[in-house]
Amino acid sequence: MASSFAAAFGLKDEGLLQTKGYIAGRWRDALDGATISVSNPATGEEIGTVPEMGVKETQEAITAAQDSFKAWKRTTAKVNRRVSLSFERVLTAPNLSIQMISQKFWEAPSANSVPKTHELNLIQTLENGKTLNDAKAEITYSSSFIEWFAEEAVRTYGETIPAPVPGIRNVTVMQPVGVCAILTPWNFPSAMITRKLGPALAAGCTVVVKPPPETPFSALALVELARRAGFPDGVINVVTTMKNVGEVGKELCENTIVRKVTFTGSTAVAKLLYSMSASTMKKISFEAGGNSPFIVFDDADIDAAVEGAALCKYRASGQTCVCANRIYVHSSVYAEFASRLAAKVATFKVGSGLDKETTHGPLIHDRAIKKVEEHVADAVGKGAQVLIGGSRLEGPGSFFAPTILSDVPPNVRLSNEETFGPVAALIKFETEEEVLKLANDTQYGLAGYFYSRDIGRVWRVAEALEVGMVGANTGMISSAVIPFGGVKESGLGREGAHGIQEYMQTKLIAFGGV
Ligand SMILES: NC(=O)c1ccc[n+]([C@@H]2O[C@H](COP(=O)([O-])OP(=O)(O)OC[C@H]3O[C@@H](n4cnc5c(N)ncnc54)[C@H](O)[C@@H]3O)[C@@H](O)[C@H]2O)c1
Ligand SMILES: O=CCCC(=O)O
Repeated sequence: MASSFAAAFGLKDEGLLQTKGYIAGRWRDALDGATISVSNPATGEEIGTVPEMGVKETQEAITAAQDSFKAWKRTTAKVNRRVSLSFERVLTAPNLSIQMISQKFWEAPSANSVPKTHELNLIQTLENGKTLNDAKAEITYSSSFIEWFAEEAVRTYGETIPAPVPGIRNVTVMQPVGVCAILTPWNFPSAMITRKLGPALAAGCTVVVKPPPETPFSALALVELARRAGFPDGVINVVTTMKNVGEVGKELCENTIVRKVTFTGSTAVAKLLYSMSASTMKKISFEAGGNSPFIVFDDADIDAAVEGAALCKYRASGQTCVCANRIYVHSSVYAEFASRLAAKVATFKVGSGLDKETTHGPLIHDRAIKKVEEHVADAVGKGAQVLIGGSRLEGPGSFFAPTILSDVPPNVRLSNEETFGPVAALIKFETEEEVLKLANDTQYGLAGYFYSRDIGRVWRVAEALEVGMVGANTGMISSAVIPFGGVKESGLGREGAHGIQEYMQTKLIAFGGV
């Protein structure tokens, strides 16, 4: 099945298109044979199926992770680093490049319409919809987490701590936390997994991954590459599920073998998993939703602010947790900023991610379109004007026109809820004090951005924004090396940078009688 499926999509390396879950080193169907249909958001057509697994398969995966933990936790940091670096190499290896075609991927490649790309990019574009360029950027981003944490594996140092009394020596050692449950969203099908998998494996943990039902193939391809890189059977397990997600999630949070739950996704699901994880006092890290403010002050470099807003707002068609959701512009530069942003947005080309002309792909599904429509209708009903776009694009697939709403009043739904779509809401302000109050008036606290050339203001505003990450004169903050995460209801813990600590426990060993 996997092989004919891969051939249908023009994948030379057929092993990368896996259509089963992965438990204890074996590709597995659901016990009852049930499947989940996965479709291409650009066409609405099914691209394949994966198993609809349940509690029993989840328990098997947890047991496999527990069994393999016994040996994996004792692997030396040096060997661990080597295996992780092999994983990074197979993720970026040039021999994985393929000839693929734009638009009609089922036809034979033709010489002049064939960009060279990586098979993982193609899988991601097919199931998520993002453009091949964005998919390529994501695979690079994805592998950067594996590389970063491979290097961290050899630096998980303990401490010696001077004792307050004679005869005692205090030493700490860092130990892997144990079996980790990894639950991730569809918007970055690969990078949101490796951001967790990298530190977990490097720390010596073993894992059960529960990928999103919308984009399971990227997750399964990652696992296949990890297997080839040399991770032993049972170290990485994958349970695919959709309808059974409630009971699978409960099992992952309540099973006593699992010692850590790490989740990226919406705040609503984060809260549910948080409460379920409390019963067994698990270590947790949650990267949840956002509603980022983006502020353009009167002293801003407007060219830079327009570029920053276009990138920050419309990256992945507005479907990132750190996308600007509310754009506050000082009244004195409002008209100029709005018209220049509109000119920039008018150059966007919306379409299939496989088309090399496309700059912005579809939204993930119709539910996503519906939410964006509701936010636009709510803002327009309260007095906002549609400067550009404003509606769904007719035809197959779930496309929404890149949109700018001007004169948006502060009391609209998108001020408090994550839109997760290509809608820039422009809100006028007069003073720094007023805009900070508006920017912080939300339960979210993931990222915040602003443009100003006044060094005093830059410090003041950066310190005053109630968020985990600030972009001061930049609309792009993400990389493997930053402490990624939010405050308030946007999350708990940090990924990237010092993120390996999230997968380790500090143990004190006090030596007496010295
Ligand atoms: N803070 C971050 O780093 C970050 C990064 C990417 C995405 N996100 C957020 O993710 C959201 C979009 O992704 P999504 O729609 O996939 O989010 P989601 O919360 O619906 O799903 C995330 C994951 O949780 C699973 N899930 C859903 N219900 C569950 C349940 N009852 N029990 C266990 N698991 C369950 C899903 O299948 C998926 O694997 C947005 O809110 C976005 O801001 C946050
Ligand atoms: O969607 C959220 C993650 C995006 C990022 O890591 O930049």
